[in-house]
Amino acid sequence: MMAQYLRLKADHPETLLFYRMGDFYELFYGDAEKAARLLDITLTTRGQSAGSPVVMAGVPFHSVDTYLARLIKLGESVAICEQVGEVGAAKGPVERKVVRVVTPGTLTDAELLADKSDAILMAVHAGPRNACGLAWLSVTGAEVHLAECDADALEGWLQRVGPSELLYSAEVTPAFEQRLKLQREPGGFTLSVRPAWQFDAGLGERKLREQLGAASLAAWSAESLGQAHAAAAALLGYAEHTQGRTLSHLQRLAVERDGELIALPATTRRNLELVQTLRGEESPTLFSLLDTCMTGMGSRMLKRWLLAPRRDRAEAQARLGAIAALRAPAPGETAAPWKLLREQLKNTSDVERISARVALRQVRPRELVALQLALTKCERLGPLLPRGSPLLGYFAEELVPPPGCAELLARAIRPEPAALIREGGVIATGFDAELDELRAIGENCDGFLLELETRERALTGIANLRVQFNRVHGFYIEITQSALSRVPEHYRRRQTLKNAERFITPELKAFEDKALSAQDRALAREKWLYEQLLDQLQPHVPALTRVAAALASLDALAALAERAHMLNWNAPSFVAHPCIEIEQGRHPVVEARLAEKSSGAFIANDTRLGPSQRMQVITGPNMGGKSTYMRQVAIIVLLASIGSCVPAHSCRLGPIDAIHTRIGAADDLANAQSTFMLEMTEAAQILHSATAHSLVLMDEIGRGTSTFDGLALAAGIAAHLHDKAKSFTLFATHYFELTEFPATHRAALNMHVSATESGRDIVFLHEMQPGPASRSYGIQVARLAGMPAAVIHHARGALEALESQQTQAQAQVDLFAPPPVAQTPQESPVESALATLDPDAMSPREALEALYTLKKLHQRERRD
Ligand SMILES: Nc1ncnc2c1ncn2[C@@H]1O[C@H](COP(=O)(O)OP(=O)(O)OP(=O)(O)O)[C@@H](O)[C@H]1O
Repeated sequence: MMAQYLRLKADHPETLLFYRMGDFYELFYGDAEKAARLLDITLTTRGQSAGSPVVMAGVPFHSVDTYLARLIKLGESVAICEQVGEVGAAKGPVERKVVRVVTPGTLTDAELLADKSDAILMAVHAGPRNACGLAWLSVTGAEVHLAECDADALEGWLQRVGPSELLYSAEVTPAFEQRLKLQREPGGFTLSVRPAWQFDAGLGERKLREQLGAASLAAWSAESLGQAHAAAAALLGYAEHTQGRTLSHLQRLAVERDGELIALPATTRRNLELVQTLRGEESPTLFSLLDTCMTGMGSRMLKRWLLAPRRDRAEAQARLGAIAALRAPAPGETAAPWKLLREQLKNTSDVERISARVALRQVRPRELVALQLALTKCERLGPLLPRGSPLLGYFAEELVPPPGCAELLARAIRPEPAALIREGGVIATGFDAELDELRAIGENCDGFLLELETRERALTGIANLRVQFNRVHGFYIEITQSALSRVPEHYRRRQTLKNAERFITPELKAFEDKALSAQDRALAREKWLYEQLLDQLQPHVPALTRVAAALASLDALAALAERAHMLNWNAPSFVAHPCIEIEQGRHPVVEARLAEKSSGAFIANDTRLGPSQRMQVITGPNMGGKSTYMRQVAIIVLLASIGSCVPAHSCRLGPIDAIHTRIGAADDLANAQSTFMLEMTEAAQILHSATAHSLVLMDEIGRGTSTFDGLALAAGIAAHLHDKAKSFTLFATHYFELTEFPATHRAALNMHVSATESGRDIVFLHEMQPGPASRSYGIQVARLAGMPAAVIHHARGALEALESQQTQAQAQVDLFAPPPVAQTPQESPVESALATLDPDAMSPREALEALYTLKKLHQRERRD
């Protein structure tokens, strides 16, 4: 047996091997030690192999999911090895096989997957000349995604896609591997190294064509994406390796190109609290507010929309059209279509994941019942969809379930089947005559036993004689001590109890053999029928995945319609010229929180940004509402861009290519960056990428260093955004000096959040008003926060002193004057020579020669 184990283990050296032995999965040697440590299970030894004891640890098979979930969370992968042969069928150990490998990026079990998020498996290929190929998928989804990018943009892509597991070649450079490792923040993705030959562009292109059943990838304009093909080869190969079969349900391809999506860098997703709060919780976030979907697949679809807004407005416009149609009641109806639709979608199963599990032959009986119910519902959904929206029309066509599929399921599976096929009790009566017959033998048991009991009682005259059955001892006749003398000759003793004896007769034995074998045969027949059923379902998988996508999208659209209705949101409009015009905008999450706590109404504010007013310099007291205002603008822009209604009276939006945010900062201890360093890194990234179509939020930039440094940097950054990037910018600051900025910068204007004093206290009005704030109220806010009176008193005195000192000493510095022109240093001969080199195109010998030439040039330069 150990020889068999070692053979299987050799194929999965990096993976924990769960080796099935009866009712346990056992782990051996190093795997056992690791599992004992990670799962806190007992380590034992068993016999000897090659002269030393075999270290082992095991988990019961019925609770394997719990252990798998814990290991996957820790980033481990597990190969599940089952007994596939008949026990005792051949000499030696029963035949075993690794049936699937469970890894963080290839989860399929309902128990291991989060309902509302996808587990993404991604592969990256580092190609020549700084080009990277990317391919990713969700094993329970239906789509393969491809992209190519510059190595510099890789981090951005990884952050956006957010894989659970990333595959890369064993032959990438150490520097590249290091970059991937740096990206893997704690709790982020698992890195899995794959052999270099698996990243083969030709193989990838062929696999993709096979997967899509297409002669070429031209229809997706994906035929020349060689780097992405290489990544896809490794991706599909690994997905198949883990599932033990091809993924026939992956039948769609999406090619994502730089520049098609509105950039939402990781900082933006974090600062706007899109799917996670700043503390890492799931609520309250924009997504938790939006997501009233009725199904897990709807929630996942909505999350995908939220994190991937497109620059092109066609998709958003189509969704807005659908939402408008869903909000308008049909003539003669009082309820809006979204309401009726959601009532039907309630309790609909996760058709997307079930379809994938059908394709992977991992589907459980109860999931098939749920699938059948969902398919039957589809017929009722179509007529509920209002006309007039092309998108809804498209989904209505997609909603048609594969013909005969629901009927087949209804005929084949019992309405309340056992949880697992191995227990039997799954296939419906009437589906298979042979199974019915075998079952009948078992079911007639009771009648036969009763009849036998009556007969034997009459024959023996023992009134309390009982004929019974238990799993361990089979059938028996039980006779109490007092009646033992009357037991007939042909009774043979089976078991002795304290007060009774159990017997068997030849007749009962013959019946037992028949009944037990019928049970075994019925179970085997059921398993076979289930496999047949899975075969019959395979051709339906493509149609099922289309139905799933339509159901998920309708659920997401109905949720957006419901939110718009319940939260009083309005449809935005899109225009071709650059602008962000919002009337009476609100921050939806802050507004909801205020409503929850009944702590007053949210104060709506207008925003007007266009070519001649691109920047707002926002001042005002702490707690005044600056951050809330800035975030609300970004959230409204994002919501509009995904095709949702927005929390505003009206919103007119021009083209947008990115939403950048630099807001507050917590020390990034994990990456050993100081608050200030992080602030500057983020600001630098924004300045490098922001364009005239970007929305930029800058909240209190420069506060992480000394006042002068901070002020000078803030002024420089504001000038760059205004003069060079020309982005739409909301610039909140505590530096009053910056309120001078608009005087010299045409497209900037001062705004402030209003507050008034009431006695010694401050009252926040949260209204955005033109002009700079008159003062900062820091001490009043500190008083509100419960600062001891003595400290407040001290601070007031110190403030007065500082203010009078500053007025006397204020030098007339023009913060915004352009800096003196720095002399551009001339390129040295070494630098010129370096610039002409193309390392990718050089042989090792040429590289060495080039190195000698550079060295010579350098020596000459030093001499001169
Ligand atoms: N428009 C508004 N209507 C009602 N309440 C608001 C509004 N804006 C903000 N608030 C309330 O004020 C609180 C503080 O707002 P916010 O954090 O935006 O202030 P801030 O000016 O950015 O403060 P700081 O400068 O200290 O960061 C919010 O948590 C919210 O409860």
